[in-house]
Amino acid sequence: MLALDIRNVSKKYEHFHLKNVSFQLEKGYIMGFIGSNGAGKTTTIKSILNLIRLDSGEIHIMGKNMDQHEVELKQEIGSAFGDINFYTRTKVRTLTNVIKPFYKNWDDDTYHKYLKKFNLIEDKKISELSTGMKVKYSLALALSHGAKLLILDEPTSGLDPVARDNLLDIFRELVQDGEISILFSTHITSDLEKCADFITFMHNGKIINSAEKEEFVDAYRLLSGTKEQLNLVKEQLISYKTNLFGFTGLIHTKDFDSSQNVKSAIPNLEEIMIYCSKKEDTQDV
Ligand SMILES: Nc1ncnc2c1ncn2[C@@H]1O[C@H](COP(=O)(O)OP(=O)(O)OP(=O)(O)O)[C@@H](O)[C@H]1O
Repeated sequence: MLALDIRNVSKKYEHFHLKNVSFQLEKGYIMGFIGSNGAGKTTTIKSILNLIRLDSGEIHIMGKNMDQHEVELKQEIGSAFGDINFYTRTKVRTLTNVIKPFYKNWDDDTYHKYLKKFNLIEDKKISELSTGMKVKYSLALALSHGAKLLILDEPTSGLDPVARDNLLDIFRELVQDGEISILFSTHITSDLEKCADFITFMHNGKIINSAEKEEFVDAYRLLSGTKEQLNLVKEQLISYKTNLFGFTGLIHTKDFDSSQNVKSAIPNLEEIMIYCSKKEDTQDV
């Protein structure tokens, strides 16, 4: 079953166009959503949550159209934004009491279980929570109302490596029994190497690729070699950079001819992002 099915979503702002965005997330998995600044990740996330009006396209969550079942589906969705700063002088307990009546499946036992697990103290003011604690508080709220789809916008940004690792472990634990699915955007691609099952890569408002992580990476090879070798492969490269000794460039695995004896390696997500973005930027000029 699909937890999330985004079909041909478009949204035009004065200087930005989200163009026919489509991708799917299977129930019980984690999808990492990557792309450079201004790629359109937050706009896509806001579209999913119905926080902005779409020009065209459809969002289906757990098989139901978000437009037609928004009230019901909002019970199933939990969201967190890395830079949340709401009701800063309010205590955790007070904010929870404001939020919980909106959720018919709210469970106090689950809420207290997660407060304990995440070491959150109800007497603290929101402003006294660290960035990581704020994300954990959002997660505790989402899980207490039985959210099955977590949509998280840069939840790990601003966290130190230990706190990040801890949060990634929590994400893996949450999807373990196959009921909860997570979509999270990030610039920290190493987080995704650790914890994502699927990767969706967006650039300039378009989806460049969305696939299972190993398949996503395997579709590319990173080539390096001399300037003479560059001439052999230049036409097939997605983009490349030259240096004193020669070049490094990215190629689609299907276009790579190993008989040319050019050194090749499996790229990491960051390299894929950099070289694919470079190509798109060149083409868009
Ligand atoms: N309400 C709005 N009105 C006009 N333009 C907007 C609005 N919201 C976002 N944009 C523009 O849409 C583009 C995409 O922004 P978005 O926040 O979706 O990118 P992002 O991929 O989340 O970037 P980042 O990684 O920096 O958070 C940007 O150029 C931004 O200025």
